[in-house]
Amino acid sequence: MTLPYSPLNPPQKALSGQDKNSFGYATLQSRLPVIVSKTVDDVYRTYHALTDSDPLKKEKEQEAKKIIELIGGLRYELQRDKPFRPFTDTREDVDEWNKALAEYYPTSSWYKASWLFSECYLYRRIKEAFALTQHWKDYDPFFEQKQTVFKSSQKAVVSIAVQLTTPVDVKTGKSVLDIKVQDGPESKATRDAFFEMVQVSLWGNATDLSLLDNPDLAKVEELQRRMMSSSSSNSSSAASSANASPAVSTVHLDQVVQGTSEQHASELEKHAEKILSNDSELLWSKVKSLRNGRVDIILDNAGFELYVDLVFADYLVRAGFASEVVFHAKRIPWFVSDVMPFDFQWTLDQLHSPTTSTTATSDTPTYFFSPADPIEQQALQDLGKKWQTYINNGTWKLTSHEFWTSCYAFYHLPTHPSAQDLFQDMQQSDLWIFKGDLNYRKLVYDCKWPTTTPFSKAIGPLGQGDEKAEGVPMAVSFRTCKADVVVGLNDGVEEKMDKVAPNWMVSGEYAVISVSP
Ligand SMILES: O=P(O)(O)OC[C@H]1O[C@](O)(CO)[C@@H](O)[C@@H]1O
Repeated sequence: MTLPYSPLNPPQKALSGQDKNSFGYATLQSRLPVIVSKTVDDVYRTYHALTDSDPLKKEKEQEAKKIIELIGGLRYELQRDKPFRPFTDTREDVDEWNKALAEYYPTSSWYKASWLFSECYLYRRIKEAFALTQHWKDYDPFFEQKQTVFKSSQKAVVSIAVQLTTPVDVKTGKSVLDIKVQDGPESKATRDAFFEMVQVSLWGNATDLSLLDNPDLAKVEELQRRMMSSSSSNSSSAASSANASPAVSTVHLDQVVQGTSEQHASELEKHAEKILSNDSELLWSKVKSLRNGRVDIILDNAGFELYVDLVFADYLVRAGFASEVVFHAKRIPWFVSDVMPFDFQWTLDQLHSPTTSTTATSDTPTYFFSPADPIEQQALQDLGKKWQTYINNGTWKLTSHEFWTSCYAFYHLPTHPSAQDLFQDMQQSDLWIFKGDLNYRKLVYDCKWPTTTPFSKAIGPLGQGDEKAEGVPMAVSFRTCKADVVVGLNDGVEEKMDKVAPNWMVSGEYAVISVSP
């Protein structure tokens, strides 16, 4: 099958910085320069912190200065709308990128090209500055930010860990989640847990570093508190009961399992109202039919979002729906907070491995998260170990591919020569879950679709109809809206939203769960 579409010939008019009223324009104009400046700051701080004991200090400093110069130049090019130039490093994706530049944008520039291309090009150019060095070529200038925001997520992280691991049933030692799924895939409790898990994974996408230029950590925490309240309202009772006595007989399991408290229900409803198109019933009809299936999750952000994605994957495994979950990460630092393989392993390590071991002066190891309650610390460690076991025994697999950091929309996944190995492997899967805003933009080719366009039409070869490529399973997107494209809405929703929340498409406060069967 030859695809009629290309970056120069998208299925609809592409979003572009040419439109001064667009979020793309605002991003190029104000958000990306800030991100670039913060990258420079990070390198500056890091090389200034090098110690004299480092034998390579001089060389590293020189290379750091070069990086700063290159990234400074990049900011200048972006702000003056200078033409794109080819890449000069030797990463394995260089030829693909340069081919795409020559073919689609030989004389174009930041505001003239599609927003999607310009933004991907920017992150690849940041990578180039590091790739040209010897000592910084694997350095992630966004790692510190990812780490800080994850740390600020402690409350929500702990409260979820308790539900997943702390024993609340004295006889069996089962956790809240184990109890929810214990009656098998057909049970109401398993079903209810599914809808909760979907919301947790969805709203995890709201705390995104590239959108939060200057993340206010208190706000991040508040956001998580609000969005997690649907899942955590029961966890404190589980934790405190477990705390009070190992014989947790005071926990009302029916309440825990069914989550029927009024507060819980109204929190769920409040969140559900913000999901402007919600195909989660359709997703459930697929998931409930799976037994030991394979689910692929195309990851978005590290930190808290990754954590809740792992929670969802853990649910799929414990409920018996999946015996294999394949996580797709990015190979280069991408859109600030995207998950790289290092971030994935780092996250598991922070849950279960001490950051310091015992020493002569202290016999208590310290951990990344430091809840005061030992039961909560135990829950984190148990969860981290469980997840590490999933990795060790192959239940969870982590992979990465250059295609995810190419300039291409996902329409090209089935046919682009550079993606053939990836596509063939993904065809073995029963379900593809795409997390987050950028993945959504790439699914719909980042075009100005009418908002009532069906999702399965807007995703072209990954959707339904004549264009659908062979072997594509159900494709799902969990996305909080952070760009001015959205599809799958009912008639009148766009008009209503324009009135009640003029920024609704880009604020990250609204969401869609879109499914293509
Ligand atoms: O992390 P996400 O959800 O993919 O969001 C990436 C963000 O970056 C952008 O691409 C703009 O910089 C937005 O579309 C979105 O807000």
